[in-house]
Amino acid sequence: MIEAVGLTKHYGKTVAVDNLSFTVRPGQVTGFLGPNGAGKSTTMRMILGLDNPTGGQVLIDGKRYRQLHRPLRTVGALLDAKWVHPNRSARSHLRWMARSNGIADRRVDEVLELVGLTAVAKRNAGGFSLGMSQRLGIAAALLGDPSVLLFDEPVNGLDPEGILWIRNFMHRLAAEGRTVLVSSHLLSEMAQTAQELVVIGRGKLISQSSTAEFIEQASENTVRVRSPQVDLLRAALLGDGATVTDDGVDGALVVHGMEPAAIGELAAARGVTLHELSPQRGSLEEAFMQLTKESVEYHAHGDEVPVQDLPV
Ligand SMILES: Nc1ncnc2c1ncn2[C@@H]1O[C@H](COP(=O)(O)OP(=O)(O)OP(=O)(O)O)[C@@H](O)[C@H]1O
Repeated sequence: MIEAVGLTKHYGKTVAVDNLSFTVRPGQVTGFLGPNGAGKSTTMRMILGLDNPTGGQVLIDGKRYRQLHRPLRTVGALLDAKWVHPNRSARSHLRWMARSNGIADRRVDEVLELVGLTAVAKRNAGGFSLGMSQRLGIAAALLGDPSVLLFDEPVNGLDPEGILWIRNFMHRLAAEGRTVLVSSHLLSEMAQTAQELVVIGRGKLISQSSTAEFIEQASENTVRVRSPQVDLLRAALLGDGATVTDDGVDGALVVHGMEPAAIGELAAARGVTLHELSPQRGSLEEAFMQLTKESVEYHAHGDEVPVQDLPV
């Protein structure tokens, strides 16, 4: 379990993390979601004791990282997969890590097997593909068989097969009862990976909820309707209190604030023919844009981050 309470980090005048409180529970994958520059990496570094908070604290199983007796046995992390000695083999890289942490060599072979790198264990890690480097980084994180795992943007740059492998592996780690926190700015990816979401923008907590709740609360469900008597239909909908906008594609209307059944009944009562009546379920992308709007607007006007760098 990870508990952040009032966690704050200033770099000079930059407030990277701002009074952030959240809880990451065992047994499920928790996504740590936010636009670029939202403060995800800074938060992860503070969880791991690599950066000192300006205020507040973050505890792992009730203790600060530095109070942990054998940190690698409690928490494992993948921050930067390319952090290996290029001329070391995968096995010797892991043995070096294991030995400096009082972990037996036999565990190295176990973790290589777990991540599917046994066949290439003797090859130089410097020549590994990104996908293989990520697996090696995960093997290193698992060396101490920790109950808490942190992954910072683990699927960045991976091909679909690599993404699927990481996603399934995370589910497996969570199913074993571990606490798994994975950061991403990829919303669609998190929708498929995480059961719980901690969403941040500008270093502040925007929401913590289940992924399903997040989508439900944040995105507005609308209904797309097409009719050969579009003006009649529009007038009827407006008269009944709905908000109506034009889809702009094929003369369809987008109706906000009215259920599909009510629209169908209203159309029937007014003798309006419908050619389409389709509910539009909000996507995670929309939900995310909706909830991080404030931080996106800030960046757009404040010129801190070019708009094209923001997630779409
Ligand atoms: N060492 C540092 N010195 C100064 N500013 C920093 C430092 N590290 C991070 N920042 C700033 O803190 C803010 C949060 O950065 P952070 O890297 O934590 O965000 P992030 O959500 O991980 O973004 P990304 O997905 O782009 O990595 C940014 O404005 C960043 O420029």
